[in-house]
Amino acid sequence: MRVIGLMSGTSVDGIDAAVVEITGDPARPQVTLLAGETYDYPADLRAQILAVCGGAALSMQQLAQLDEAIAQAFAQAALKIAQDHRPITLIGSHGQTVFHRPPTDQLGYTMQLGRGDLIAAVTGVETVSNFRVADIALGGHGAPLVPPVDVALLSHPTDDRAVQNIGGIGNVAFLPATNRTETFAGFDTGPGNVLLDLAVAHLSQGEKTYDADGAWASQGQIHPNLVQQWLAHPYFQQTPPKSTGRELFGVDYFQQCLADAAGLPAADLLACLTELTVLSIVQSYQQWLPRLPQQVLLCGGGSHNGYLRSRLQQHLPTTRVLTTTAVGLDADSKEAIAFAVLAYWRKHGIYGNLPQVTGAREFALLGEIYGVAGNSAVIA
Ligand SMILES: Nc1ncnc2c1ncn2[C@@H]1O[C@H](COP(=O)(O)OP(=O)(O)OP(=O)(O)O)[C@@H](O)[C@H]1O
Ligand SMILES: CC(=O)N[C@H]1[C@@H]2OC[C@@H](O2)[C@@H](O)[C@@H]1O[C@H](C)C(=O)O
Repeated sequence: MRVIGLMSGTSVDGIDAAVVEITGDPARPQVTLLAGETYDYPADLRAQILAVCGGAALSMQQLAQLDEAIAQAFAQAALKIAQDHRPITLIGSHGQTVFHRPPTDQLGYTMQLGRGDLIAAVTGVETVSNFRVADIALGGHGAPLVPPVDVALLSHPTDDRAVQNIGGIGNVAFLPATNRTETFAGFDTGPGNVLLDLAVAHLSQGEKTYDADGAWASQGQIHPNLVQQWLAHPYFQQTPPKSTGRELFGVDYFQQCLADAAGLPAADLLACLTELTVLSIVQSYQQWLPRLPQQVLLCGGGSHNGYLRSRLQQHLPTTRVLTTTAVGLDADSKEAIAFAVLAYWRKHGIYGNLPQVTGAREFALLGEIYGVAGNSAVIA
C-alpha cells in the first residue's frame, strides 16, 4: 500500500511529507521511502502559529481560519509529493500542535490543527488524523507516539539502541536488542533545537532561523555553572512518562536563559544552550533508561548539527552516536514516515500507542479516519 505521512513539529519550520510503500505483516511492516520533502510554511502562517503557540488569544472565527489554512497547506503538501508517486491509498497527517498540556491529577489536553476531513476532501484520499487524543483520553500524554514505530523499524538483533529525535523538542525511544525480553522506554528529553532557534533569531535580529551545523555555537565557550543552573528545571527531574512542548520551553523560558547569560558573548550563549540539550539527553539516559545503549541513532533537524553531535559523543564515550540514515532510515523523513505507519496501523486495527511510554492505562487505536466519496479521487 502506498501511503503519505505528513508532520509539522514544534520547530514550526514547515511540513515534512513522505511517500512510503508499506508491505508485509502489518504488525512488522516493511517500509520503503519513495520520496521525502519539507514544504516551508508561508511566513505569515508560520508567524500566526508561533503566536498561538506562545499563548496569543484567538476568537473562534480566527481559530477556524487557522485550522483551515493549516489543513490546506497540508493538503497541498500531499498533492505535491504525490505527483510522481500515484496512486496513493492513504494519508496519515499529524497536523500542527498548537497546545499541549500533559496530564497531572487531571487528564491531559492536546490540540493539533489541520483537519483531516479537509485534507481528505482536497486530495481525494482517505486520511487519518488527530492521533494523540485517544491516548490522552486514557490518561496518557498522547506523546511521544513514534517509539512503537521505531521499535518496528529500527530494533537490532544484538545491540540496544536509543533513537533520539532532536526537533524543536527532543524525545528518545529505547529499543532493547531483540534477543532480550525487556519492555521499551521512551519520553521527551526536553528542549531540542527550540531554544537554540530562538537564540539565533534574537542574536541575528531575525536574519537567521537556526545555527547551520552548530557553526556559531562551536566558536563559543561552555559555562558549566550556567548549564547546571538550567538543568535544575523541574522537568529534567520528573520521572517518565513525560512529555513537553513550547508551553514549558518556549519564549518565556528563553527570556530567562537570556537574562541568566547577560554579558556573555553570543557564541557562548549558543554553546551553553547546545550543552543544555546535550546534557538533558545524557542525564535522562543515565536516570531513566534501563542501561546506556550501544548505539544512539539521531534523527530530526538537530542530527545535522555537527557541534551538538560531537558534544553528545563526548559525553557518551562508550556509545556510538550515528544517525538513523546511517542504518537505512532517512533522519529527516522519519517522523513523517512514522505517521504513515500509524495511519496504516489504524486502518489494520493495530494499536498505535505504547502505554509504558505514554502512561495511558490501555492500548488504543490512534487516529480518526476520514473517508472520501467514490469518484472524488485527485491523487488516488
Ligand atoms: N543543517 C542544520 N544544522 C543545524 N541545525 C539544523 C540543521 N537543519 C535543521 N536544523 C534544526 O532542526 C530544526 C528542525 O528540526 P525538525 O524539523 O526535526 O523539528 P520539528 O519536527 O519541527 O520538531 P519536533 O520533532 O519537536 O516536533 C530547525 O529548526 C533547526 O534548528
Ligand atoms: C504534543 C506534540 O506534538 N509532541 C511532539 C513534540 O515534538 C517532539 C516531542 O514533542 C514528541 O513528544 C512529539 O512528537 C513526536 C513526533 C512523537 O509523538 O513521537
